[in-house]
Amino acid sequence: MTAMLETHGLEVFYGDFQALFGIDVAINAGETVAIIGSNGAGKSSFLNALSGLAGSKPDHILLDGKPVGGTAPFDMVKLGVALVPEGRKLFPSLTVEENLMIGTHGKTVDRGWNLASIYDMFPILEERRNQMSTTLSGGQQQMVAIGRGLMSNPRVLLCDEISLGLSPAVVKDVYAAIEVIKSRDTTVLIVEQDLSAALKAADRIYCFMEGRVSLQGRPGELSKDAIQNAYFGV
Ligand SMILES: Nc1ncnc2c1ncn2[C@@H]1O[C@H](COP(=O)(O)OP(=O)(O)OP(=O)(O)O)[C@@H](O)[C@H]1O
Repeated sequence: MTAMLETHGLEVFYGDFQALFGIDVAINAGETVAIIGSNGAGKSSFLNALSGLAGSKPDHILLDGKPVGGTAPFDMVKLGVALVPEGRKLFPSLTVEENLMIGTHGKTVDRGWNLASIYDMFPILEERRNQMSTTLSGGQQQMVAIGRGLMSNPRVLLCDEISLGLSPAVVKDVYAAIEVIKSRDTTVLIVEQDLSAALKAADRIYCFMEGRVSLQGRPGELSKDAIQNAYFGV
C-alpha cells in the first residue's frame, strides 16, 4: 500500500546548518501520527518541510507516491496539506470568523469542513465570531487556528505544538477536538512535546532526536523506557 504522505531521506538545511538528517516517515490515510521529541529535535523543521515552508528536494516528500518536496506552501494547501502553525499565527486585525474564512482560500475539494461544522465542534467560537481574535483566551485562539486549517478541507492536518502554553483542562478540550477530526476521516499529524497527550491521541508515533528518527511504533507496543531513551537520549 502506498502511504498517503511519506518522506524518504528528508534533509532540511538552514544555510549551512543541517536540522534533519534523512528522515523516513510514512502516514497512511485516516491515521493519527504524532512526532515527539525534545526542544530542537527537528519536529517543526519536519512540519515546515511538509507544508512547503522549508525547502526540500522533490523526491524527499511524496504525496500519493508523487514527489512534492519543495512545493510552495499555498500549493501544498491546494494539494490537501494544511498546517496549524506553532504559536497559532492568527491575524490580529481580523475577527474570529474572518480568520476562519482565510482558510477557505486553499480549498479545492469539499470534505465537509465549513463554518457550521467548525462552530459545531467549537461552540464558543460561534459566540465570539465577531470578536477580534486577540481578545480570545489562548485555548480559544488555538481553536481558531485549528478551525482555519480545517477550512481548507485538507486531506491531512499538520498540527505544531497545539497544547503549548495551555492549561491541562484546555489541552483536554483541544484533544477532544482532534478525536472529532479523526472521526471525520481527516488524517492528522501532530507534533507534540507533551508525551502523554501524544501517546493517547496517536495511532503511531515517531520520536525525533537531533534531526533523526530515534524510535517509532504504536504507543501500546513501546515501553516507557524505550520512549524515554529515544526522547531524552539517556
Ligand atoms: N530558521 C532557522 N534558522 C536556523 N536554524 C534553525 C531555524 N529553525 C530551526 N533551526 C534549528 O534547527 C534545529 C531544529 O529546530 P526545530 O525548531 O525544527 O526543532 P523542534 O523539535 O521543533 O524544537 P522546538 O520544540 O523547540 O520547536 C534546532 O537546532 C534549531 O535551532
